[in-house]
Amino acid sequence: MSRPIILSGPSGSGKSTILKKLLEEFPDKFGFSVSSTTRKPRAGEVPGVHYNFVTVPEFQRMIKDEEFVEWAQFSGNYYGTTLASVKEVTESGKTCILDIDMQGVQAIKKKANFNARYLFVAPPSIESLRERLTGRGSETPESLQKRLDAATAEMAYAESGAHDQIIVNDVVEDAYKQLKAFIFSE
Ligand SMILES: Nc1ncnc2c1ncn2[C@@H]1O[C@H](COP(=O)(O)OP(=O)(O)OP(=O)(O)O)[C@@H](O)[C@H]1O
Repeated sequence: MSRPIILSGPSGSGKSTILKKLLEEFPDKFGFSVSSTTRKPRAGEVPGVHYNFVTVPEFQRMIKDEEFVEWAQFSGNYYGTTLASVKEVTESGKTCILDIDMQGVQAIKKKANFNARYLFVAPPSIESLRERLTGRGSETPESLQKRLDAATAEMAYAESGAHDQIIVNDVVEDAYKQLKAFIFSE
């Protein structure tokens, strides 16, 4: 079984954008671990594809029953990865890719038996991150500021050397090439 790949990086750094390209180019090789969340679906998001959308009581029950590899609270919502969602991908013979935030990375690193590879996607700058998040049209002024504050902490964590590789997503095609180089280097 190939090692799961943990993709992290500030919200808006472009993780979904490059991951989408990878899954489109290699649909048989990689699978996305579908996260569970209590946040409301955004327009166009499909339950079970982009996220498993669950209620707060249901999420809390799953925590209690130890169904999560990692979970975190962010911007007032719960986000988590179930062991079942990782197993579903690996048992189908694919390399599992997880898209999780800093708290999730830190939680998974504490699990001795979860042998993963860590990749961080950084924006060229906090200013460009602000522009992308604004351009995506998904944020209120408050949630934008929360995400930018979280981004600063995530960048500092990445600079401490917590990941196997950092990709700066300036030009998407270049970032995607770097992603492939990392992923196929093993
Ligand atoms: N290299 C790039 N240059 C310009 N815009 C980009 C680039 N990469 C991504 N974007 C745009 O930036 C926005 C944020 O990207 P995306 O949604 O992929 O981020 P994310 O890291 O997956 O965020 P989240 O963690 O919130 O899901 C999107 O509107 C996307 O089209």
